Amino acid sequence: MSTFSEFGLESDVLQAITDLGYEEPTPIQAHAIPVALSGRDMIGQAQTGTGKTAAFGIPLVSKIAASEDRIVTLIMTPTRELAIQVAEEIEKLGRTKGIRSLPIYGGQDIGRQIRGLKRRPQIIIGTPGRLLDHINRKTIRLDDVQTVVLDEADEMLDMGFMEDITSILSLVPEERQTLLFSATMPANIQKLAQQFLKNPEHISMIPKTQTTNKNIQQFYIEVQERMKFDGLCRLLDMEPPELAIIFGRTKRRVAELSEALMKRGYAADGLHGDLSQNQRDAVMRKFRDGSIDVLVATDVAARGLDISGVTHVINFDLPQDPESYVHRIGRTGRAGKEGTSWTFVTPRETDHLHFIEKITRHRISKKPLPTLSEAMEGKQRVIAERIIEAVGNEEDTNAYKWVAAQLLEQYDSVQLLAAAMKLLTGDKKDVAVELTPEDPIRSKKRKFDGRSGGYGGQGRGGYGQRREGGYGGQGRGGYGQRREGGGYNGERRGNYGGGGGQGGGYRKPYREGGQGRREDGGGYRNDRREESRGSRSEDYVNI
Ligand SMILES: Nc1ncnc2c1ncn2[C@@H]1O[C@H](COP(=O)(O)OP(=O)(O)OP(=O)(O)O)[C@@H](O)[C@H]1O
Ligand SMILES: [Mg+2]
Repeated sequence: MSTFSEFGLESDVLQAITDLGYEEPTPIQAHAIPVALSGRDMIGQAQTGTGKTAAFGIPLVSKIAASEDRIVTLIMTPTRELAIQVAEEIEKLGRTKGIRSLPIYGGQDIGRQIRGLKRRPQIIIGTPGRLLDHINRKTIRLDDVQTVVLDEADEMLDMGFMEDITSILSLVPEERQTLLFSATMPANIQKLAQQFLKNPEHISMIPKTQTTNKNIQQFYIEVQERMKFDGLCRLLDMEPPELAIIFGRTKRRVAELSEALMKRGYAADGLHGDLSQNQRDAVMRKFRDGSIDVLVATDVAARGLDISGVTHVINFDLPQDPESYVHRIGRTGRAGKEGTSWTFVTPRETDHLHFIEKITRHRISKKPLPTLSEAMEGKQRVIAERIIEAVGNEEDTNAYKWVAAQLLEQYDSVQLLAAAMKLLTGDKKDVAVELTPEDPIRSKKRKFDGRSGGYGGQGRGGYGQRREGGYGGQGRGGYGQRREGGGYNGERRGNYGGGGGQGGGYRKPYREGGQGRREDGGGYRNDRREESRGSRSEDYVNI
């Protein structure tokens, strides 16, 4: 499928796609759209930043009649920011056709959402906790829902939403279509799919050789915990990002790190679950409009967020899970653009890094910590570029010329320019900052079982096409289709692979039972189940 018109979409929807600037479908869109239009249940798996949102968004808006005045589609996402973003894309796809959609998420004034519901949206995009609040208040009824989408379902389970999702789905008629999308497919997703999807078509665009997006150059730096902050500043100076997302392990870490970066003169701010929703919205707005260029975040920003211009992702702290690594670095290198990721690894964490490499099937190149002089050169280069750019703008500089001429009569020209550059760099490297050290990630011994689908599986065809009992292992080259079974590991056997049969792969001990909250050293120590019901949200985990 090389054009959107071949899907037989209505002209309104085609117009919306053109307005979005999409010229041709991405591989996951090419394969998922016809299946979703056919009404079948589906698991859609494709690398980060390859257009999964429109892969479900286009069929959703196509299937709804503009005259419909009931909630017929429900999309669930793990975080508020993602609910907002998905709602924006759905709104753009449905606008020309007159489809009404509404985001429903925690932290926003519920009265405002109730007013929004009075406009009778056909599509609701929400986080599970707030959705349940509305259901309990009877401001949302799910009796007429025909299609449910679970975006980043594994993350919702990791955050402890299994019970909420189960309650919500039990209120949706059995006769429905359920679509599940993610870039990674850990074991608990397979379990969830078994429970809630009926005979799903599994469309996987994950190549056998690499689960991370190929547009991302991946590096790591071995660094002592106490050197991380200076290392980070050197990195930002050496290779100034257009926009960068820096991931820290815990809310406290993110708060301290963003504060420290601001003190040192970087245009940074932090995003984590302890901020009010207004603060979170403000930070996201500043990052999207470029008034800050460094976003420091917990894993609350790891999933799904699509911000164009993110050139760098930096893992200030190594993530606990390989999935988290894949999703975090996937905030760059999106929609065909290039990106770079840097990961800091303390000496005691190198085993865990190699584990991540093994699972993601990609070697992460080691680089030395940038030296002070490399950092200085980078900084000077940027300042020089800014000055040269300003030189090109004669009109802007005219007002300064008279003083410049005076100064040049009194001082050496090189000395003058060097002093001006020094001032422009806003160098604050002597400002003291304090960061509480984090414990190293402990590499976990994973348990493996052959039943759960995890990372194992039978995939052979790389990008090729494979159907159960059908074209096994034939496809090579090009983006093909891979269905049924198999996580994203191709034929892995031995250490991490499943011992034959469907699936296999590792199962994380701390996720046993499929609904465990994160509760180990990875910084997810809060016990959200202890908290009162009513305003459940991602705030209950430490992100
Ligand atoms: N057909 C297309 N042509 C060009 N750009 C597209 C197309 N489809 C989607 N995009 C753009 O690609 C970017 C990534 O899309 P999206 O956020 O849906 O990715 P994703 O696969 O859901 O990623 P993640 O796994 O991180 O959630 C967005 O900016 C989107 O506008
Ligand atoms: Mg997505």
